[in-house]
Amino acid sequence: MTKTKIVVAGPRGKMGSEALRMIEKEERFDLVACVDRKYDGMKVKDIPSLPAIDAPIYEDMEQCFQNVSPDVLIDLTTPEVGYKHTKLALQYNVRPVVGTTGFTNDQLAELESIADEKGIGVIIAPNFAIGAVLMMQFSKWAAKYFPDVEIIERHHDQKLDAPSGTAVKTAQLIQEVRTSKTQGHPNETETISGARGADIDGMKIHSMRLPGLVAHQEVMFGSNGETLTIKHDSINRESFMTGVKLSVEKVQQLNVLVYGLENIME
Ligand SMILES: NC(=O)C1=CN([C@@H]2O[C@H](COP(=O)(O)OP(=O)(O)OC[C@H]3O[C@@H](n4cnc5c(N)ncnc54)[C@H](OP(=O)(O)O)[C@@H]3O)[C@@H](O)[C@H]2O)C=CC1
Ligand SMILES: O=C(O)C1=N[C@H](C(=O)O)C[C@H](O)C1
Repeated sequence: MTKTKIVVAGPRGKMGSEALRMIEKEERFDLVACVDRKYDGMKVKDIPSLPAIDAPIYEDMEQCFQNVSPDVLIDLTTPEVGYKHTKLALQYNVRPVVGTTGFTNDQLAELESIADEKGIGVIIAPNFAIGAVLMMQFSKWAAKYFPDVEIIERHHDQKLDAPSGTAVKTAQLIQEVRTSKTQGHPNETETISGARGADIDGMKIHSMRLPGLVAHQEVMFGSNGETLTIKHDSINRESFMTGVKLSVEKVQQLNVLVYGLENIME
């Protein structure tokens, strides 16, 4: 069996360390190196709390790619770093699977055009949990009938980006079917700035950050005399690993950028 050679960027992170545990268990995957911002030259197994894998750690991604020639990069870092890593991977013909959120629309468009030009697959998935993808799809369906919608996302308090990538993606999917409208009273005012949340095409997004939370989202629709709430909770980070696994497999068959797990789920 030919194993897929994988590099993980962000191995000490909450998601990166979960991805290492997943790769360790998968016979068809091989962790060939990690890219971190410290511990250059050390091995994964030497870092406390990481699995006992013999893969080297690099601080320089180019050096890493030159030495280990991976098939796939899994990036789970920060928005700025993840964007640079994805571009570099494409330059080296390494297929990126990106869970990192917070890329701008311009960055996504640029990555899409590089992927097209090079004919290399990229998967950028704001949420790898199957239930979250279904929650977004059900929300898109509901928005056809209920154009008044508010998105409430709740995350742990170490999260850097707000709103979450999932909330943004949900609003974008809803926008594809919803009749554009401004919600609430036409004369409503905020007596405290931000009270009504962020705005995408008249839809409101509310971001909560609290210790104890993992990743949760409610999409609430309102109409005459009824409301509909579609809700998803990730209660641990293993919930994201089914989607990471699927993406690693599918990205090797793609020659374009795919944004969202729904596009590769059968
Ligand atoms: N798509 C999905 O399903 C999911 C996506 N995410 C996204 O994944 C990303 C990571 O989340 P999470 O694991 O919670 O965050 P963490 O902060 O726990 O992990 C990020 C890791 O990236 C490391 N890092 C920072 N800069 C670099 C660099 N230059 N090179 C290599 N590593 C670097 C950090 O190191 P240090 O600790 O030293 O700062 C840290 O270990 C976020 O964007 C988040 O939104 C999260 C969950 C699910
Ligand atoms: O940072 C997180 O934790 C998560 N980030 C992703 C997002 O921004 O939507 C996915 C999930 O919500 C967890």
